[in-house]
Amino acid sequence: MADISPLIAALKSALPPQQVLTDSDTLQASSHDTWPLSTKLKRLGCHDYQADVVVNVTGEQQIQQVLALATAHDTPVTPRGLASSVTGQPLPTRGGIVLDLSTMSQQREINTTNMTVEVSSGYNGGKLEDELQQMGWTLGHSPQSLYQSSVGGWLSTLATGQFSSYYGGIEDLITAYTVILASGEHIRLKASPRAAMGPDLRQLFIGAEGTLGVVTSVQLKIFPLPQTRLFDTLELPSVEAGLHIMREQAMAGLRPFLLRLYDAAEARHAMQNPQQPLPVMFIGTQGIDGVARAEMDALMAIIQRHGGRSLGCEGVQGWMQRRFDFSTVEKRLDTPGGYAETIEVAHNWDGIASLYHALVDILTPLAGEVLSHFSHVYPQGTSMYMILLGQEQDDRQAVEKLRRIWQETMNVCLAHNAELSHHHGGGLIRSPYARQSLGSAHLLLRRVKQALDPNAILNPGKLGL
Ligand SMILES: Cc1cc2nc3c(=O)[nH]c(=O)nc-3n(C[C@H](O)[C@H](O)[C@H](O)COP(=O)(O)OP(=O)(O)OC[C@H]3O[C@@H](n4cnc5c(N)ncnc54)[C@H](O)[C@@H]3O)c2cc1C
Repeated sequence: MADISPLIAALKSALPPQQVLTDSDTLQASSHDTWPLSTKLKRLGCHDYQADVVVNVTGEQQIQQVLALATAHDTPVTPRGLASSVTGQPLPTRGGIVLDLSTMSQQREINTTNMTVEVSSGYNGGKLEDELQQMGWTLGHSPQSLYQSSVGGWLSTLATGQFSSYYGGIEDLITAYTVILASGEHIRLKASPRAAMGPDLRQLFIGAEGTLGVVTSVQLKIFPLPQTRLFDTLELPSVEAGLHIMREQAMAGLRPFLLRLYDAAEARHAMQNPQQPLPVMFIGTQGIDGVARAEMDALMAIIQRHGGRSLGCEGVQGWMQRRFDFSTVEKRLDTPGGYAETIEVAHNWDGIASLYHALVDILTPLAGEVLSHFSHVYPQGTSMYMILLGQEQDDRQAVEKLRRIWQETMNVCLAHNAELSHHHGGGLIRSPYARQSLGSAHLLLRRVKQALDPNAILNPGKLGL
């Protein structure tokens, strides 16, 4: 890459110099997110994708200034929220500028009549949810990383939350947002409450991983806190029985806010009971008291038809308390030679059971433990989330094992015509598979990229771009 110092000098004269960081700790940190493989590489002292400069921006005008300078100096810009990505999405593959959006000034505007809240994109999701709950409202969006991810990150990664069967994914929850293009142009996308003027352009940047523009503010739906929540924990004869239950409750038009099916291996963790012999399902219904009760009764009838047996509320309520906890993975990654990975995919009802068995078969020789759950349900199918835990002799071997796990998983999904990602996105690890995954639609993505970012400065090396 060309000499970066003129760009850094230009950035320092355009912005307060303390917002333009080039110290080695900051640059090394920019080479990592929360991707387990990247965490292992950090332990090995490998910081392969370092920025040349990290810029902490506070507002839209500064973002426009940075983009103008980056274009003039033909330098990549990688937007970064709170770096909770678990696939390497915010890593600057070609160096250049990392645009840190977590330093954006924290604007918040609530409209309880229209039931929306608008915040700056760097707003911490957990902080926002806590503030709303104090006022009797909720976002309904509750990813496991709620307290470590930003609203702009949610939009940019097509995130989804633990209660998606009731509220939907982030694509269902965004009503409007503002984005700045590589050219510096300022665009507002909205539909209030719905609009039919041309294609739904709001979808364009949702899941774009910062490759098409920089999101500066997001308007989200808000919901009154539910009057009643009911829970139960069920033991099931098999994973297949659980999948039938998930499909049949969707067919019946039920909307439990919680529906999580664990295979027996993960049920032992979810129940904190090493002796748990069979798969387990956590269920929850909510809303006006009578509706929540009626839905629970209807759901239980389906479950009983498939041989489900209630274990009481303790299991699911324990999970509700621990649902943001990531320590099993973190501890394993922090052990020399230890490795852990989380991989989420999706498939239709007619393919999900065989995908599950194929993945467990191929991954079992590669990890000490292969844990699986199904936790986002749709009328046409479900997500499948695997947690792999293992131990090698040293971190270098652990990195090799993690690469192998990814490769095998993606190949099995391709062979089964499954979706390669359900919500963690492409990032660095899935970028090589983006063309196969999107098929002919990848051409459309390339055309859009060419139109919106003709110099290809935004987050290069992601989504196969
Ligand atoms: C413990 C744990 C649990 C998780 N659980 C879930 C879960 O339940 N559901 C889920 O969906 N995900 C989950 N994730 C993944 C991650 O939290 C989400 O992808 C989240 O949306 C990322 O937000 P972030 O602010 O950390 O973004 P970052 O990781 O900083 O960035 C992610 C991508 O978005 C781009 N980006 C970020 N902000 C902007 C912006 N303002 N404009 C343009 N591009 C931007 C970046 O360039 C990058 O490509 C989990 C992660 C962890 C570590």
